[in-house]
Amino acid sequence: MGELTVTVYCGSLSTVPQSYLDLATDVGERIAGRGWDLAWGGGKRSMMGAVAQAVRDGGRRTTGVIPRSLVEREWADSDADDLLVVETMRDRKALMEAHGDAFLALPGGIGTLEELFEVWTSRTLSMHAKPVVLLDVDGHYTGLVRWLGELRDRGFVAPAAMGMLTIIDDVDAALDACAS
Ligand SMILES: CC(C)=CCNc1ncnc2c1ncn2[C@@H]1O[C@H](COP(=O)(O)O)[C@@H](O)[C@H]1O
Repeated sequence: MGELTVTVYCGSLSTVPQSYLDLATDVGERIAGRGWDLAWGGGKRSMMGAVAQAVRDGGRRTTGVIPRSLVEREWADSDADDLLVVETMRDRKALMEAHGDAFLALPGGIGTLEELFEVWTSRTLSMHAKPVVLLDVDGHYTGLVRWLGELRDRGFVAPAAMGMLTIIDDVDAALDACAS
């Protein structure tokens, strides 16, 4: 397996349970352990900070992309190897997409969902061919995944589109999917 940059989307709020911070650290350690690099939203708070810190502690590179307006609110991570400060949210998403060879969503909230859906829908429209992986631990996404299945059964989501989102509950298997 060669070197990869994984773009990670995950929760940014300080209110998430500790076990999710630990999960983010675990993911970061394993990304670095594979000799891979990280692109992320550039924040130091919560899971976002935890995953980036773990990748750096493992000796690999972190590239953060953050809009100027969120530099304070999300505690822009001055330890990032590259901190790209952009003007708009759309610039942020575009750069996070451009920097990643694969996209991995950990448990998160509405921002995570927004970013996941953008990279997934753009994959279904053949705008890129990179893996899109959802790490669904602890049943975080059970309701969403069930509903998406219903939408597929009712003809609103193409089976092929469902096939372009890899849903996995194990960290190492999720990283394997990022490399495939
Ligand atoms: C104007 C525009 C295109 C908005 C689209 N909306 C978004 N696009 C990209 N990242 C987002 C958006 N909304 C929230 N986020 C980011 O997603 C991250 C995770 O948020 P959350 O904790 O899952 O909640 C946070 O860094 C948050 O700033």
